[in-house]
Amino acid sequence: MKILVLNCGSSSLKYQVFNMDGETVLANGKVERIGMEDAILTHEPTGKQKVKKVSEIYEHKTAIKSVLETLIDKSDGVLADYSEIQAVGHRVVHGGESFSDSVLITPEVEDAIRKCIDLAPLHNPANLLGIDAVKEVMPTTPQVAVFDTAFHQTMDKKTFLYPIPMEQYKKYKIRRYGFHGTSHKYVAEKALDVLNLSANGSKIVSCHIGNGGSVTAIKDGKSVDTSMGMTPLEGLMMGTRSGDIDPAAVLYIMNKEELTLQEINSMLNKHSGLIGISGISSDMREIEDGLLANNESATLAFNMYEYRIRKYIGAYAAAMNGLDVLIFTAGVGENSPILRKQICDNLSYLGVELDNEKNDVFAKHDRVISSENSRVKVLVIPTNEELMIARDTQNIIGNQT
Ligand SMILES: Nc1ncnc2c1ncn2[C@@H]1O[C@H](COP(=O)(O)OP(=O)(O)O)[C@@H](O)[C@H]1O
Ligand SMILES: CC(=O)OP(=O)(O)O
Ligand SMILES: [Mg+2]
Repeated sequence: MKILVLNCGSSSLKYQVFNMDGETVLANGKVERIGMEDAILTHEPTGKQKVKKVSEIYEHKTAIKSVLETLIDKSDGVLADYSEIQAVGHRVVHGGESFSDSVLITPEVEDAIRKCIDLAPLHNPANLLGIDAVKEVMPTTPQVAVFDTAFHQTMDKKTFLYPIPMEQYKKYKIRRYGFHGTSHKYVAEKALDVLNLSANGSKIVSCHIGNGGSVTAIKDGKSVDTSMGMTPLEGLMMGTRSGDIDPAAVLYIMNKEELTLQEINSMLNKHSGLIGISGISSDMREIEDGLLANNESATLAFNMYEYRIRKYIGAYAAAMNGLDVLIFTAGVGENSPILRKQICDNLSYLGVELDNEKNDVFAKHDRVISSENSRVKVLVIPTNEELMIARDTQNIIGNQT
């Protein structure tokens, strides 16, 4: 069975075509820096030359269209035509309380995803565009939604409720949901595998640090707390998102600047975080260039970003009364030795000790980067949300037929 997986992140579109007989990858690729004038499409057909195209891609719709065209391209494509694809799996970021598991996409499911747009304004619209674009070119191919929120359904009530009047939860399901669940689950399972540990009794903190970022506490293989909340805005400072902020500051700014709901939402989701503080970029690569050149605002942005990740790791060691394994993943987590070093060097009290040589290696495979003596094992695990989505898609389609 051939499955296409589309993973729309806030600044990127990632895709993979799998042959599920043996879980081999026929092609994988990504469009990065969506919304900027030099978006990059990288397409890697297995066994053929890697292709890189730079063009203006301001929104996800254009990105999805160029990916679908590339897949059937005469020279770079991996499909004779779309009929070879038997199912399409989508990452869907917010499922609200309607979905705690992956589902076959029906018009009702699409409506439910649409209802969650307010809760994930940078993501759910892109996920729906992906579903629509596929419908246009493969109208009869079944599609499956795999939710970022699902893995965090194991959080208990004391963790997922906000300390506000209970009616708000009862009336509107105002609660913490958590995101990047597919990734946190994948890297935690991989790390246990690499270390040859069983999930039972393990205390893991995984740091998914991409354009959006979240930290999760995973005890006995289950998510017990995570830094994102009702929406992907809570928690860490991110590329363009503020993360944690006193709600009174939000009210104050709205009042002083006479901002509408849409304007304040846009400020916190799109103009804050790294770009808001540095004024330079939301892309960590450019922030690091600034840091190395002693640029003051880039250095401040980097230090705030790092500090907020470190605070969550400490909090989650407290939440689990211990820490055995610390994982870094996603665009920044996998590729920024300088950030990992600053975090780990300041966690020595927890028993974290980095092997600096191992930390400096750039590689695309799972690896331990802590020293022999480190009590806490530190790993870099490249995430593979697409493989998890393909497996769920195969299961659901398999159960239908
Ligand atoms: N070599 C690198 N060094 C530092 N940061 C990097 C590097 N490569 C990619 N990144 C960061 O990864 C981010 C994208 O992460 P990713 O997980 O793909 O994001 P998302 O899925 O949220 O769109 C980019 O914004 C960039 O800051
Ligand atoms: C939920 C979320 O923030 O996703 P991403 O990091 O892919 O933008
Ligand atoms: Mg992502």
